[in-house]
Amino acid sequence: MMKQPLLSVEGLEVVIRQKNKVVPVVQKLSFQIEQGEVFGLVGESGCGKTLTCLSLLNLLPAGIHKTGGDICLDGKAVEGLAAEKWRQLRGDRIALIMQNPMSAFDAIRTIGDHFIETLRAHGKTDTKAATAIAVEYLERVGLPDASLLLRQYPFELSGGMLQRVIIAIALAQKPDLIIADEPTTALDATSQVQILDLLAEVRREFGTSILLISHDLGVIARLADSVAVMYGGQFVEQAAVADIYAQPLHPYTQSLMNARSSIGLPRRKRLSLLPMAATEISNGLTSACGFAGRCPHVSSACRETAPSPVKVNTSGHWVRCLNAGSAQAEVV
Ligand SMILES: Nc1ncnc2c1ncn2[C@@H]1O[C@H](COP(=O)(O)OP(=O)(O)OP(=O)(O)O)[C@@H](O)[C@H]1O
Repeated sequence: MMKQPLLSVEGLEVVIRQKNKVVPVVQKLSFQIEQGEVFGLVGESGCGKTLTCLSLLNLLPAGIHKTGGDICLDGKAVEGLAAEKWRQLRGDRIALIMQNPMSAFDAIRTIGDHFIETLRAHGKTDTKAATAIAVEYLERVGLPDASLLLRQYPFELSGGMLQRVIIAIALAQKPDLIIADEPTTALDATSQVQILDLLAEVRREFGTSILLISHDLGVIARLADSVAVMYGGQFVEQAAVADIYAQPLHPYTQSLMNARSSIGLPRRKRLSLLPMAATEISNGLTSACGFAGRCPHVSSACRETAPSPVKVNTSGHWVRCLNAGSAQAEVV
């Protein structure tokens, strides 16, 4: 029997329902994450990364709905799970690490209160045993003097330390998949590198799969095996990280390559793009390419035809661009 991927997403669609219109914000996304794989999702602010993660966890805010697609964990559909089953799945199987670590904590409760309550909510154990587990995992993520730390309040810790605490809480539940949504964005440069190195260690030591979300291709390059580039609610290019570095084909991927941080590899020549128009996110459903308004290589065909994904190689590299070949020539 063929081995199932840990997570499989097929044709995911999410919309925002407003008074008299429906705005598609995630359009027909498909991807798979194998056990122990780090899958990167990269794209600029507002392209739909967070709503994609939240739909995987059945946590979409009011007014935002999943309207299509299948999500399977170990080959089993999660659609229609009862609320209690979703609660178990979140934490026990999939843990979420968000952008701003401070916002994950209640300011008037200690780190120990947060840690132990989470463990107990997932039926792990009594308070004494939960405390021992908390100390063990805080030490494993490199936080010294864990017993003292459990008595401290969130404001007494730096952003980098709080993000480590969140990772420790997640790991203590032994999830199969960690969704890390911009886990380093709110941190200083040194803490960013440390948290990425910690996630790499977590994958090595625990075999945990990671869905790593970032607006920065440099962050993705440091950790991920494969990457999907998202623009206006769609994937525009997908490949192994090494392939996308060797041959970035979509003009938007090329602009991300040039904008990446020093955490990744050296910059190349900068491509200038027009800013994203507010309406652009819904363009994917029109007959034009959603990127046409910003693309330095736009042709008349791009304004008439929405490009379909084109396979580039046999190891999963594909691109959604009518002019991918000429765009590449500009960058190299
Ligand atoms: N609660 C909400 N109500 C209305 N619109 C929303 C809500 N959350 C997100 N959106 C809109 O949906 C689109 C996708 O948002 P999403 O947060 O997924 O983007 P993102 O890529 O994660 O960006 P960022 O990196 O800034 O979080 C954006 O246009 C955003 O304005």
